[in-house]
Amino acid sequence: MKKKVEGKLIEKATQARKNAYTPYSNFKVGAAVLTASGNIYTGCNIENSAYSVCNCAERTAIFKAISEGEQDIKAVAIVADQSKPTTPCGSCRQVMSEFGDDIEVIMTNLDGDKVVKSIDELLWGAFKLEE
Ligand SMILES: O=c1ccn([C@H]2C[C@H](O)[C@@H](CO)O2)c(=O)[nH]1
Ligand SMILES: [Zn+2]
Repeated sequence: MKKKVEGKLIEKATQARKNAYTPYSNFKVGAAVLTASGNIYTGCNIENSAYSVCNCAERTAIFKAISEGEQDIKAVAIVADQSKPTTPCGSCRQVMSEFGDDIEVIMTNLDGDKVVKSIDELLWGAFKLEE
């Protein structure tokens, strides 16, 4: 990943974080997805008084890309305000693994700390139906 593109993704995720709807946890997350065509889709977490239907920032961004017809994801950036870079939950890892073979997951915090891992490292051996 080129540093310039990575920086842009982190910047977009940081912007999207401001739209997070989090009256229950008060924990805001932003995400940005880079697709094979070079487009960027952003997302924030969206909570609900029925907690189980809360949606993570990562899945908001991925579902926006899919619904616009882009199914080949190259990278996902995540931003939140934690002492260490924020990592995606298990559900988001599973959803990521559906839409890219070699997705780069860029985990960051507002202090600029950063860890980059492939989705295969984060969800080794993700279940796939044999073709
Ligand atoms: O990677 C993460 C981790 C958590 N959350 C959201 C879900 C919930 O709204 C809040 C607290 O878990 O943060 C995300 O959006 N992404
Ligand atoms: Zn998640």
